Amino acid sequence: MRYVSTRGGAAAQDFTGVLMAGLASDGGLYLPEAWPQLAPADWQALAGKPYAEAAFRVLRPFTAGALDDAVLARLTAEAYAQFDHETVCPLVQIAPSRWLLELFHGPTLAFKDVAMQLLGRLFDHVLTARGERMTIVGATSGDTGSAAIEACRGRDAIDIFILHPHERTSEVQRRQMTCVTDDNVHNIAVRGTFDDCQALVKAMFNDAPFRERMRLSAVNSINWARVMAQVVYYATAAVALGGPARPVRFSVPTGNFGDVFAGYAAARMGLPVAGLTVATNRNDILARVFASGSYRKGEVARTMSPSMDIQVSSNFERLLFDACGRDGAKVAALMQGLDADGGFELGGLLRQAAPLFTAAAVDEALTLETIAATHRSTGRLIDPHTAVGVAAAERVAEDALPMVVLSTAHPAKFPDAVERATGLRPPLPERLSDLYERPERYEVLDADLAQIQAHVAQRARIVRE
Ligand SMILES: Cc1ncc(COP(=O)(O)O)c(C=O)c1O
Ligand SMILES: N[C@@H](CCOP(=O)(O)O)C(=O)O
Repeated sequence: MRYVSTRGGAAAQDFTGVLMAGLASDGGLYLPEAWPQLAPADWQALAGKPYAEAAFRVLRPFTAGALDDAVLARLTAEAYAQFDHETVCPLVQIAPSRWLLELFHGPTLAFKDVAMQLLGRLFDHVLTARGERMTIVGATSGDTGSAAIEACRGRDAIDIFILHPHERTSEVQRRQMTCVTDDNVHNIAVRGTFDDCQALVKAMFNDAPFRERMRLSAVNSINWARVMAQVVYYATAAVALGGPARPVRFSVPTGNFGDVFAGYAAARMGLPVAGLTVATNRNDILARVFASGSYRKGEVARTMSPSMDIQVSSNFERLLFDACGRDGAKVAALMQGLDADGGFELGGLLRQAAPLFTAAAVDEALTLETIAATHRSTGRLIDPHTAVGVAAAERVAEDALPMVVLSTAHPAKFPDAVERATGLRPPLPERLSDLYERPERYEVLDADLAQIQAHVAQRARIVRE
């Protein structure tokens, strides 16, 4: 399997090259040169298999030629042994044709663990084989950071620097990052938004000498390996609900467009996906582009689903690449328009090229009402991101096909919002029950590239050796 950049200006790479590079050297994102195909019998064969084995079967085409099958099988088995639920990503029915796909049974209680537990092991495998070290820089609106830190903490070959927007995450999210005091973990609270953090990370990658000197790699969904690992649970959910014979719809709480793009990838691989609903909070740039064809960034608004307080969605570029007939020059021009003019116009392109998608934006009042209504009808507490997915599913439901809402975080990560909606405060699992007492360690810095690069360079072991 070879991978190409969405901007057409970087050399094609195999899986290991893409894993270690993160972002392509032309600023683009990597995608498979052609979507691998699984036949109906291959999807069917996932039925009843342990999650790790399903992961091995779905991911194998993506790592072909770069990673031995035995290695992939070992790493998936190790990664998915870290989850609290025996099926890893269980489905829970909440209404006649509605399910929640619970993705929060990993170490840090959000869907990011599903990919990150594998990613950490993939990094470690490659670095050990090569006898190398690397420096990870990542941006988080709250969940990627803790999942990445958990996957990389204590690993001798990795230093990890995570940028989060100062005072814009929940306290649980912040503490899950800042209470990790391993020497190789560095938390930076940036005075700015998640978009500022993500722009700083991309700028560090686009500074070729710095990237080279620090041997940078990425844990955000700009790294293809993240998105790839998220394809698996679309497949296990669809098969559990009668796929491939019966198509399934998905509603996906969306910020950086990585999770919903994984659903698109599953569909491109032949999984019968009847529809993908892009569910956003008030930061509705994606809902607007699907409705009007206009992709234009605005101010990032604070919401009670802070992990989706994002205006510039990295992975939308991957969809654009397919929608533009894989014309990298066209994508590069559009992305230049985003930098220079704050947006671009697509007209009817998405409706024609990506008919699988629908989109809905959900405001704060409806988010609260959905948490409360779900609790009344099912007795379950859901987190505000999941609530956005449930509310969007209600809005776009068109038929009696199964609709699966991706439940992306544990309610205890956002206790204030859940308590406001239901009067109940969800407790953290036992292993995190002393989180509020643990000491924190982080630096607060301005959203200034030079300052942040200097900070990274002073602390990364790679430059000190
Ligand atoms: C809890 C939660 N839900 C949903 C999302 C949105 O996922 P994506 O950025 O892949 O669209 C995120 C982070 O982005 C998240 O942390
Ligand atoms: N919501 C994310 C934002 C970063 O997204 P990623 O999927 O690109 O890592 C977070 O929680 O940090």
